[in-house]
Amino acid sequence: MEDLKFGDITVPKGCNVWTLLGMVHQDPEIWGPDAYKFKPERFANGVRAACKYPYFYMPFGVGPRVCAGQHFAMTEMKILLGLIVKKFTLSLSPNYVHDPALALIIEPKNGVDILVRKV
Ligand code: HEM
Repeated sequence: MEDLKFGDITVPKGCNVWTLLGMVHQDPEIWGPDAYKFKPERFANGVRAACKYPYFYMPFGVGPRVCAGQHFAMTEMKILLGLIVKKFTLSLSPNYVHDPALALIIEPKNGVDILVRKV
């Protein structure tokens, strides 16, 4: 809405500023040297234990336009995952190639083949 000085950076009026969340979520400075690894267990003790600055973790955005469905989405995923692991064991197919690609969100470029076995 108006010219802005942010440190050494001048942001002219009318300019859109975007945060590259994909970069923030994989910054070794914040997540440690294994930042690029798919390691869900890093969240075992919560976001605070997983990274240096918890407010840098924003999978659902932040502020007044934060995702309206975030609690619904998390609850739905937990219920669904619970129902699935009750009946099946899941393991990663040897065909899987780790190649995260940044689209709107970070997505597996070649998909994820999962081996599903009945418990
Ligand atoms: C894992 C699932 C989801 C992820 C990662 C996600 C992520 C996001 C992100 C990053 C934003 C933008 C926030 C911003 O601008 O700062 C957003 C916005 C939004 N999301 Fe989600 N979302 C998910 C599921 C859902 C679901 C299930 C719903 C509805 C049932 C939903 C409804 C919305 C709405 C309405 C907005 C726009 C909020 C606004 O602009 O005021 N989302 N979401």
